[in-house]
Amino acid sequence: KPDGLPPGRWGLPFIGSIPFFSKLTLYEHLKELQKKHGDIYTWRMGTAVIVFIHDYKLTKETLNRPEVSDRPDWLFFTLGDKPPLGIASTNGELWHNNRRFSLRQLRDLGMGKSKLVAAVHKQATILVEELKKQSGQPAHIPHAVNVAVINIIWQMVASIQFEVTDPKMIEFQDLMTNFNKVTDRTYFYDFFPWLPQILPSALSDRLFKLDYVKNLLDKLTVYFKKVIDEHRTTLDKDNPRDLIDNYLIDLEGDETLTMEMQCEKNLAWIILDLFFAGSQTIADTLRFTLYYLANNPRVQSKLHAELDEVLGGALATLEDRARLPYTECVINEALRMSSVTPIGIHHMVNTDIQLAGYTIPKGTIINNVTQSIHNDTRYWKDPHQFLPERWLDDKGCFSSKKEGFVPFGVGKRQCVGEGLARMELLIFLAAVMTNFTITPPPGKTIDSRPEPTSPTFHISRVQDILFTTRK
Ligand code: HEM
Repeated sequence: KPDGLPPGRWGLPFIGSIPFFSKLTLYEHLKELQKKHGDIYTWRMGTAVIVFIHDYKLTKETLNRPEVSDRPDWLFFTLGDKPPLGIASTNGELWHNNRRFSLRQLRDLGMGKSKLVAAVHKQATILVEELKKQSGQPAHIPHAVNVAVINIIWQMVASIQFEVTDPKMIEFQDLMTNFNKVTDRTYFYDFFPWLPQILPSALSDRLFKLDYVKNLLDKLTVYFKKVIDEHRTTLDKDNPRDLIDNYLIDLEGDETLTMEMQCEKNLAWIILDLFFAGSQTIADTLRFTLYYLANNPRVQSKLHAELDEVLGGALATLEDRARLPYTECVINEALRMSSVTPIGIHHMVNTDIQLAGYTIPKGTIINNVTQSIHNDTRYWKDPHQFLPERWLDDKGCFSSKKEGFVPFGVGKRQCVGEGLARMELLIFLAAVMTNFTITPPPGKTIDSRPEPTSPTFHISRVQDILFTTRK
């Protein structure tokens, strides 16, 4: 192990330290390592040298540094497509330009903009109607939740919204779900990049599902290409409708764009990133929130009272936010408790750096352990309790304190969709809770812990829950 690295688990050459037969979850391993080594330590997995950070202040300091803002060239990000395109997997100028473009689109077409608010209202109404169909009967939270959040991205990207039962939506959703199922496999490839070179290719394909991933990626790219082509034929430069129109206009007007930006595939990847990063995250946060509420009738009553008084049965708008402090508290508390990205998203150090008294070499992976920060008793009293009141200040106003709270990350790679996510969470949650009381099915409890099968992304468990229409 290089001398300057923090202490930790190093293991064997090429294999590193992988606890194949351990019963502990990834998080339990990380907590054990924190106990032994403190808030920063090293864990080599395969050939990947990863430095984990548990401390909020150190996370903030680290992720704000430009030398720590790169992504590794991992299959997890690129899905085997070279060169990396889009926002989440690129580095350097291309990342900078794509990120700036998407931030501008989210500002101009996203949060608070009338077309998008209308879309969120429409999807919230459809969601409530779908939930009414299962009112009084224990059932899973319906896939209409995913349709609602996917439709918001479609609206912003291409001015489209699909019906819940539209075969095109079902096909699209299947593609996204299948992707999510195989992404954990990519870690094997990223940790053991030498394995494919020594294994027979048939075995390697089966193990890593490379063909499967490539096939899914091709299907999605073709899907987006069709929508982009349709936009090109109906483009009115003076009246851009959405993100695709704006990109096509930028393409024509700006000769300084890099080669990668000029390629349509880059646009397809930007769209893909927005769907990947901005649909499952919101759908799962909303599911977790409903589970926490089902287990907390006290919180639910307070939420009902506020929504009834302020909205009187209407849909929420962003202007209502200031008058819905308790609803905002519930959302923040759910973001804290669920920590949907429990170890953040991997960063890579792009040059040797000094950090917390250690020398971290170029190529080291950095992960901030969000789940640990969100349960850190230095910042949170009784962190395991769902207590929305902790977000109220002395005057009873909502105060979104930043210390110890990083659901959207911090620094150079901070989530570009926080504003949109918060708007959707507010409107969807208010609409559902205005119309329903939520409880566990009689004699049952709701398990609000994440699925154990997905350690690096918290997914809510599929289980029955009871929605009862409010009078
Ligand atoms: C509850 C919902 C969401 C959560 C918890 C969440 C969380 C995160 C986190 C933790 C990161 C990584 C930060 C880092 O690398 O350090 C991230 C990145 C990102 N998010 Fe979100 N996100 C959410 C919703 C959205 C939405 C709605 C969109 C867009 C429509 C979006 C788009 C992105 C993109 C494009 C990135 C990559 C940024 C980059 O690499 O520069 N996210 N998000």
